[in-house]
Amino acid sequence: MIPAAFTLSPIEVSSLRLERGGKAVLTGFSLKVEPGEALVLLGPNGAGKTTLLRALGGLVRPLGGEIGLDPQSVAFLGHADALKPSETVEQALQFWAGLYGGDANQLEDVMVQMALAHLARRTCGTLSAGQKRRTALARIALSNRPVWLLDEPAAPLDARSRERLAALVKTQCQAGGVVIAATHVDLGWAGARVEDLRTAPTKTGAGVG
Ligand SMILES: Nc1ncnc2c1ncn2[C@@H]1O[C@H](COP(=O)(O)OP(=O)(O)OP(=O)(O)O)[C@@H](O)[C@H]1O
Repeated sequence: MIPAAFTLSPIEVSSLRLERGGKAVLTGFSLKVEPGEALVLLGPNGAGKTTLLRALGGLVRPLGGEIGLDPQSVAFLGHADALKPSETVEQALQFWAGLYGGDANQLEDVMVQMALAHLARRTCGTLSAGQKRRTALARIALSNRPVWLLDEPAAPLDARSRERLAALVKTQCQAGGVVIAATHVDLGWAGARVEDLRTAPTKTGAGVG
């Protein structure tokens, strides 16, 4: 299923300064992401990947610089899957589809794409880590938002599930959307651009460790 084409301007980040706990995480950091691009943020623990993603999503306030991205156009997936343990997979996704304006057909398509149909009546609290992640990713796919910000989206996923995620990302990019992911693992996203925060010329490196 290819979503309706998005109308998205390039995402432009310039001279960004981000701090956590009073310490600089990124300084003078700039980035441009074109519609249709997938961008993978690499870097060791503490490099600032999560902080950068959260700033892009409007969840962390920069201490300097500009982020040219409307938070309303963003679907954000953090480390946590944000699922209610007592809700079934179907109930959770019906809620999100309703919130984001998705219809029953889209819900069914996304459940098939993420291999969730057989889990529809299972409560989220009983799912394995990979099954929870697939459900959380289905929420993102239902968002109909042009920009996906994904923090470690594939950590608990097996090889087949990573292929399913890669297919979702490809569809999102083909529709003119953008996907930005922070990761430690090889996501296997053909054509994705890589930004290594260890080697970014303006990275402070102060927080790594
Ligand atoms: N709430 C906080 N208070 C103080 N320091 C913080 C806070 N959150 C993050 N940091 C620090 O900011 C730096 C960047 O953290 P961040 O979570 O962005 O790194 P990361 O690259 O995503 O790391 P990981 O790969 O471990 O998830 C780290 O040194 C971290 O300890």
